[in-house]
Amino acid sequence: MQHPLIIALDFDHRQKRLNFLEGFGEETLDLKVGMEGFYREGIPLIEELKQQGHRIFLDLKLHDIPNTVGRAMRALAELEIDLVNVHAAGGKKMMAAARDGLEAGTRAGKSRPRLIGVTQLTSTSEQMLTDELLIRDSMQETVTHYAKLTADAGLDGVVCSALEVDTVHQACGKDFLTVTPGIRLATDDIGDQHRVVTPGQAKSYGSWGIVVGRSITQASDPQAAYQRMKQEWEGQS
Ligand SMILES: O=C(O)c1cc(=O)[nH]c(=O)n1[C@@H]1O[C@H](COP(=O)(O)O)[C@@H](O)[C@H]1O
Repeated sequence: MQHPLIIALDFDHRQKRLNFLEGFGEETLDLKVGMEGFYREGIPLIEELKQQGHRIFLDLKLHDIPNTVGRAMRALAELEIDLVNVHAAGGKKMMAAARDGLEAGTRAGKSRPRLIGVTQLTSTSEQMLTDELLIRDSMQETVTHYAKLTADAGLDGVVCSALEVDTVHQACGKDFLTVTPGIRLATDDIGDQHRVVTPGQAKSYGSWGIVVGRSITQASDPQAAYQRMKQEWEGQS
């Protein structure tokens, strides 16, 4: 994966997922398999997508005690995915255990999947941070703090909104990966997301990669929606 536009393969039925991918023909894509897809179709889905040559972000957002997360990551490493994540809120020890588990599970001669930490979900607003989560710092400060923890634990980057990318890079370096969901074209419905930007804005803020789900998967013409997103994402480099 290199500056990917990652499509979130969130579908409530296998056949819908198959129809969607069929529309792309032989094109190999950067795809995100999240909880819905993985809980529905499991490991065979990963194997099928890999066999078709797609690059895979397995988004299961692990968050548990260090031992459990480390052992789970060891198992996930065997799937030879490209990118995987944990919740940074699990803390440094948990994140370090995740990385160690991934390393232990990576077969000799293969490269370890890249590991990133979710800082604050893009569906979380500044107000929710204060009123529900009782976090007194601003969104920028909180995301940057979690990003530093993630870097200290030896991970490769974070999931955040594009609005925090610049601060994260200042704190953790330019090479620290920033994967940013919450992407919409200016005319799209934002749904449950709060911290939302366009692909062009994400590019100009310096996001390493973007994740787009419903704006593509629920579009009346998904391939056209993908091309519009891609043009805006790649056009500004
Ligand atoms: O880790 C993620 O991928 C993720 C983190 C986050 O903070 N926000 C977020 O939306 N996501 C995922 O990114 C995708 C966004 O989907 P859409 O809102 O439909 O574009 C979903 O699959 C979410 O699970």
